[in-house]
Amino acid sequence: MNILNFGSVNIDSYFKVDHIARPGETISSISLKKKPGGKGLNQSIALKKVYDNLYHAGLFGNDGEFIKNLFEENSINTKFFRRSNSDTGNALIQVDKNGENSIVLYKGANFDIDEKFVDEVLDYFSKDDVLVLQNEISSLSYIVDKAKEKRMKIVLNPSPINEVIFNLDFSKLDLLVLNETEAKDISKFSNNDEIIEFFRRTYPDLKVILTLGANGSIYFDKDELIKQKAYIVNTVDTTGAGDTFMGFFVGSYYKGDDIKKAMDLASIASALACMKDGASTSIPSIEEVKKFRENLS
Ligand SMILES: Nc1ncnc2c1ncn2[C@@H]1O[C@H](COP(=O)(O)OP(=O)(O)OP(=O)(O)O)[C@@H](O)[C@H]1O
Repeated sequence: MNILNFGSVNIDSYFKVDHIARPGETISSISLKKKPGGKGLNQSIALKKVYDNLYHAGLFGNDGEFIKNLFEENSINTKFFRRSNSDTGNALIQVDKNGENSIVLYKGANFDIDEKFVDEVLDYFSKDDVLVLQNEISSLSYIVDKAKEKRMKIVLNPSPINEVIFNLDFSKLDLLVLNETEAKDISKFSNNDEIIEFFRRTYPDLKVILTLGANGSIYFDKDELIKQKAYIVNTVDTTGAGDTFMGFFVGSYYKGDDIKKAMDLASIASALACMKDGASTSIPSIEEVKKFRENLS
């Protein structure tokens, strides 16, 4: 069985500044760090820590060759990771001395994904392969429809929330992984019990994971409800916690681990990701996760 992550990649440029530039103002940056990013990329890096047969499909531009190299260094299959004519998706991030940030996002090559490319990619995969998606690429609903026709299992992290998500048919999904804000936006309820009730009533065949930051996470479907605590650690930067959780849970669950084990693994991995700066660079190895677990018992 293969996992295909059809997702975004970005070049994240972090400008460390005294204060965030005001309209008309030119300021100097204290430092500049360029890091590979994008939810698609982060989740592929996390997935690969637990699942072997992983393909990342998507598009990058002339400036993104190093991202392809990163996937290859991580033994992620890049058969469907191609160069397009646009620049790679870019995020220009100013971080001030208080840790506040402001971000300008250029979607770039992530939004060159068209139906022809989707057809070519999905033709390669078959029934029972797992498709992982976030909402940072074009043609999302076409991908969902086509994958469902092929009877692939579809997992969605509906981030960021926008009209594409509101118009998507969730009954075509096998698993939805979302945070509290996303769950509130989709269900229009603010209380977790009402949110759970909403999903159970509206999509009876859907499995859902609701992540609650430092309050842990909840798995539910129409019959079952499992609560998972978050592991308390010295938090440095929570960026990428959600992507790490998603990658570890999905990899572990579709490999055959039971839901409790997959949630525990994902919870440890995402806690460890909070202990380091950055997103893709803070994702722990499976050995680090196992060592943390052993030290608990
Ligand atoms: N401060 C924390 N300490 C320990 N674990 C955490 C912390 N924050 C998040 N986690 C773990 O990561 C999981 C996902 O976090 P969260 O619900 O904040 O997702 P998110 O909003 O998608 O994250 P992100 O910050 O990456 O956007 C949580 O369910 C929890 O297991």
